[in-house]
Amino acid sequence: MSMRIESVCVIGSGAIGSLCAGHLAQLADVSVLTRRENQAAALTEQGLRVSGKTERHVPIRASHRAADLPAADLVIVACKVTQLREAIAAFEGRAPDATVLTLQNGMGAEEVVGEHGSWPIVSGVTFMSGVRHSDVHVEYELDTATWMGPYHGTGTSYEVAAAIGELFVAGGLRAEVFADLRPAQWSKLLFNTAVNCVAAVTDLPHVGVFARRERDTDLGHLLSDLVAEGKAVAEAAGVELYEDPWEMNVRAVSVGQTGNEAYAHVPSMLADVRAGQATEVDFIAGSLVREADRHGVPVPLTRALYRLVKARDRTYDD
Ligand SMILES: NC(=O)C1=CN([C@@H]2O[C@H](COP(=O)(O)OP(=O)(O)OC[C@H]3O[C@@H](n4cnc5c(N)ncnc54)[C@H](OP(=O)(O)O)[C@@H]3O)[C@@H](O)[C@H]2O)C=CC1
Ligand SMILES: CC(C)(CO)C(=O)C(=O)O
Repeated sequence: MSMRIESVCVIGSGAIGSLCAGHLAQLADVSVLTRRENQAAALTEQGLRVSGKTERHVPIRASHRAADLPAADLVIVACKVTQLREAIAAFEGRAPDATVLTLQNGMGAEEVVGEHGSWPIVSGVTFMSGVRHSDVHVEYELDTATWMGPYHGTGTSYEVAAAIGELFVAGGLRAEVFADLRPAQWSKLLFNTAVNCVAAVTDLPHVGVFARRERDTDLGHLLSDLVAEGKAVAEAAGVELYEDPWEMNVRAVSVGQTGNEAYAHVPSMLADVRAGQATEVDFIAGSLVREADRHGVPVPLTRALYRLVKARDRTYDD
């Protein structure tokens, strides 16, 4: 069944949520659920600015209380997966006719959403990147696609995912829609396990050294070895990857320039480490390690990296 999308509610106005809200506001009635009252007030007063790959300045209806926001045809959950349970719980019993789009890296966001409502779910995984300059200003860095597809656990149709993809494209974002998202989701899972976790432990933004393999000591060797472990897990799980995660890594460090500045995206996991907040590692490297164990595939490098990021997480969790 096709879907008319006239209203959108974005949960979480961070980097990705602001990029979605800023682009879709020209096409639909967009509202934003924030965590903090002061961010909602700033968005309401000043609107939302997008700079970089596109330039936008749009008025936005925002609140930190779900009850203040109108029902929506589409709810985009754009907080971190670690924040998802609390964020979506505020929506329980609300927007009964909405479709929910998840955009979290890693695996498992759909299950968390499904615990709080019977909404049809479209799974998404995004390769665009943004950096938040303030509560009302996001820079659009990497203008690559968001991949999306129906989450089969909720009987969502392909047409519903296609309607969301069309909305993204009409709003100036890139999107690709799949009948089965798994091959794309796994490509991104392997990419994020390698790139985000290495960034989190080295404190390096995603720059050229992640793809350099000239000298034996170059970091690119570690990234390609991690990707090779991930590919063995994907094969054992019967997943044929949509894109080669190593090529995704090479492309991201070479095409991501905004204006004349060199691309130096701080991966979302490094942003969490720098902010002293829990990372999404359990849903990214953790998911891959659990899959590896299920299929009896050895992943010593991925496991070591997972433990290193967990050790960092525990410095503020325990
Ligand atoms: N950043 C990027 O470039 C990319 C991110 N991703 C993925 O996208 C997802 C979102 O990441 P990103 O945009 O970086 O995250 P951010 O940390 O930038 O933004 C998350 C936002 O969610 C808000 N939030 C937290 N809890 C709640 C709540 N209960 N109700 C409403 N809002 C809430 C936060 O509020 P507050 O500001 O108050 O903390 C914050 O504004 C992650 O899964 C990430 O892995 C994927 C590709 C690229
Ligand atoms: C932008 C990108 C693709 C780079 O690592 C990402 O997924 C993230 O920051 O989490």
